[in-house]
Amino acid sequence: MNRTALAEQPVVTVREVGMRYGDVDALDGVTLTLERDKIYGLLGRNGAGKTTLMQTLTGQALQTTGRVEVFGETPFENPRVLRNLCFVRESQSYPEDLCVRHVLTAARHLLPGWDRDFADQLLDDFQLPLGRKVKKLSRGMRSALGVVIGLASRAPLTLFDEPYLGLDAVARQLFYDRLLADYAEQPRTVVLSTHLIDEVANLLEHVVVLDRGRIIMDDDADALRHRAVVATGPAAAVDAFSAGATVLHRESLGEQARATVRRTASGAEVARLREDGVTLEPASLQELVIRSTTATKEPTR
Ligand SMILES: Nc1ncnc2c1ncn2[C@@H]1O[C@H](COP(=O)(O)OP(=O)(O)OP(=O)(O)O)[C@@H](O)[C@H]1O
Repeated sequence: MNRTALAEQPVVTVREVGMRYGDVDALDGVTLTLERDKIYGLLGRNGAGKTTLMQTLTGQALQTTGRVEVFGETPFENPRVLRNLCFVRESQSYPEDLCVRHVLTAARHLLPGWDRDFADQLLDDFQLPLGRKVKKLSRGMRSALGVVIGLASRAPLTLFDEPYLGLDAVARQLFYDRLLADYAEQPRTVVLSTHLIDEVANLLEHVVVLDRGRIIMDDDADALRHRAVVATGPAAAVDAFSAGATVLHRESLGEQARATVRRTASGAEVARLREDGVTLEPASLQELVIRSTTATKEPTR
């Protein structure tokens, strides 16, 4: 295959992947493609299968059924694939007796795309003490170390599994800002798994939502921004607007109702609804994801 054809290949191809732990289907028939140079959001409730999916992509677990290809090859025990990806996890454990400087030196040797200047700048941004041992770092500092490694790796496939949980709001914003600025200059494929959907919504180009091991959403973020509306007003008018459409959520207080509905409205319809006292606003990504994953039965496992 020539270089151009290779560049057009998806970075990740997942076909009918299942992962069974005992009687739990952590992944169930997952089929997914991740393209080159895009920022993906991998979203879903606790236990939905996000970490398991990322483990299969990064060779940390071998799926029970189906096929996973990363850069056109199976990632499991495959150094050619593994050296081109960086997986940063919240529960990441670095050797406790190493200091930050040594962890970064190890990362530099393992990751061929490592950018030393960028790493130095990030260390400064996150105020990480180079000489401090990992065991003496605060929770937030450990998170920051993971974030620095993930960003400075410049790996063609970089996955962040909630590594910023320990970061305060200011540091998280710093992470988002640095990621976006660096991505603009050095595009790569980034997967962000997070429950802080509102915070990352503007960063994401594509959204994948898992629910009990299955993909229930796999769409461009722009398309999702127009997928559903929240209608608020007199219950009868809200229900008339919702009739025939999928209602993801409805709540009422006396005569008033608020419904998240999977439909759009024309300008004329919006004006007519307004006369009836109904206001429409686009459903946020967070609202859409929450309502879509709770519209079905509560998980039992
Ligand atoms: N090693 C394991 N052994 C047994 N069950 C597991 C194992 N790893 C994951 N599971 C189960 O698989 C399901 C998916 O877990 P996973 O960690 O992938 O979810 P998640 O979406 O990352 O959740 P969270 O948002 O809480 O981190 C859960 O029911 C979990 O208990």
